[in-house]
Amino acid sequence: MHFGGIYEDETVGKVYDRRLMGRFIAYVLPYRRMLTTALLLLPLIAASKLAQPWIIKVAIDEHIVKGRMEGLPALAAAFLAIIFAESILMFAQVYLLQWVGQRVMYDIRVQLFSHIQRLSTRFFDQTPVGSLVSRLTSDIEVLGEMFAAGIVTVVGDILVLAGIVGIMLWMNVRLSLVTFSVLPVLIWVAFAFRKWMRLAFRQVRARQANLSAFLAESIGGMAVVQLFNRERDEAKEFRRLNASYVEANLPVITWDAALYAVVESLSSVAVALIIWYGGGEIVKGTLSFGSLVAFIQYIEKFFSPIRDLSAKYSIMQGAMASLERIFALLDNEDREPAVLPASEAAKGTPQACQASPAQALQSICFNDIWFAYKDRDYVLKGFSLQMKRGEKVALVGETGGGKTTVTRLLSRLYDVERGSITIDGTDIRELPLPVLRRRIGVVLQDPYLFSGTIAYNISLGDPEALKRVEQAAAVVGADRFIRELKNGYDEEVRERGVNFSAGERQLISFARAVAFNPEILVLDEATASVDTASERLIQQGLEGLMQGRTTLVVAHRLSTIRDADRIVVIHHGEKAEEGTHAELMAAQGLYYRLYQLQFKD
Ligand SMILES: Nc1ncnc2c1ncn2[C@@H]1O[C@H](COP(=O)(O)OP(=O)(O)OP(=O)(O)O)[C@@H](O)[C@H]1O
Repeated sequence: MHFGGIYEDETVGKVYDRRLMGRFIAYVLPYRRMLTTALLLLPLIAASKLAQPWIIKVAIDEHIVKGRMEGLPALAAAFLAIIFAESILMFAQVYLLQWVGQRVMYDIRVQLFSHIQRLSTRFFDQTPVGSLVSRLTSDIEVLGEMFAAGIVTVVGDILVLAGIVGIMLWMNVRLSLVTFSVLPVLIWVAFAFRKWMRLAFRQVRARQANLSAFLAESIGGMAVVQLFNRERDEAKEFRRLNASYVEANLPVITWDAALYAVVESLSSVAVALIIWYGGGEIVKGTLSFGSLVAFIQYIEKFFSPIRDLSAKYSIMQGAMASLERIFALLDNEDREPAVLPASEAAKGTPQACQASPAQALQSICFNDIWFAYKDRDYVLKGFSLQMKRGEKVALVGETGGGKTTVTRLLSRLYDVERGSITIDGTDIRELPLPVLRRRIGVVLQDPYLFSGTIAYNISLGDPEALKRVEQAAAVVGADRFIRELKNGYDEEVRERGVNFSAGERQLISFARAVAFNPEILVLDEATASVDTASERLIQQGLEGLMQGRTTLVVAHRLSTIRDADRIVVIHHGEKAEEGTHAELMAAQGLYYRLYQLQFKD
């Protein structure tokens, strides 16, 4: 069983949090005119709701009972007109609110996405992608529900409720009090049921999360599942999770159905009370027939917002929890590294390259750098290296030694903890990130391709790079296989480049680096081996790629190592040996042993 059942628990938040709401309102403010218009419609809608039973009362008492037909058609027409006006007003109000809701959701999504783009590599190391995606999708969707479910119109509901209570009391105090005797039961039922439902709903959310996590893993790893004949076990595990999801849903369905039934019966009880007590009042002559009918209609109008109120309560609670999570992400200050003032950057850093200041101005220099991904767990311990312009330096060493880490520090995916890295004498922390990253081209160990065309994947949509696509492909020799494709540079790349071989993906990523024409190249060679024909292609590609550029390469290929001007052996985060292939072989040290073990064919 590959599934551990880890899920994100749904937080049951407060129904109303002033601090969160205050922040949220800032997003609504730009649309205040639309919102105010919608709110201004509320009293009108409430009035038209309240007027309908009243018109019926007048029709019965003043016309039907008295046998006076004149004026009746006018009343009927007024009744129709009010219903028509109510539906138009309702349409306008729902439309306006949803419109505001959609705009607010759009704005928050945009802000959240650009915030996420500025977060540090360290943040992404620690945060599951799935949870970020759900912040941007389902959490924001819940905010939309707040508008759709008419939370804003609670004000309108309260107006209607208060209006009905007022009119009923005014018509007949005693009959009103008898009718309202069901209210405490109704309110208790509505809120108690919602509470039980909410608890049951948490289970549903948790099991749904389990189900999606399992599906994501299982479908993502389908090739492994099929190759190792694990289909039957996977299906069994899926059936188990699926059944437990259904099982969690049952209490929710039960409570929901029960709530509906109980509210319906209570409203019938109220109607029965009106007929029983009101009937007696009519006989005694203290209540008119029309009032009795109006009472029944009012009580029906009274029940529906109360039934909705408890549902709105749950939606508010969900929305508060979502706001909490969205704002927590927006408040995350784990930003990409900032630009430091020159004085600060240089403070206390030993200048390993200062021995030859003239060279420092033409080189990349790692000065005694220390770095840990976590706490004091140092991956690099006092690593120093100087590279001259145009030089090719190969980093070699056993796996996990810290080679990739050196390249990540140079492009500032992470910042050094102690020591410094300078390019042409300037600490890289003094350079704005876009400036630094324009100078450095990076080829990752596992090339990442996006869905889109090959031309897009090489240029990533950059207009300058787009002009150089074909030339770049030719430099690394990718043009040969691209030209053979049916659509050439317009051939579609599917998600993560699944429709290309590992070698082809490598060549596309080489072309991408060339298209951006960087002066410094950082290359993390893929460890995966490819067949001899592809190997030759990649080797030629690499030569084209490195031509005329200062290159730092984490080398896994013998050919790359041999072509390097200098080889640096990293062992346990420190530079163990340095020199040319011949020198290091002659020394018969670490490199010699590595060569015997790894590189010698
Ligand atoms: N994002 C990360 N978070 C935490 N630890 C990491 C992270 N990346 C790498 N490490 C750890 O840092 C150490 C050095 O990793 P690095 O990738 O630099 O090694 P390497 O020499 O490039 O290995 P390889 O040749 O296998 O690519 C390893 O022990 C690894 O577990």
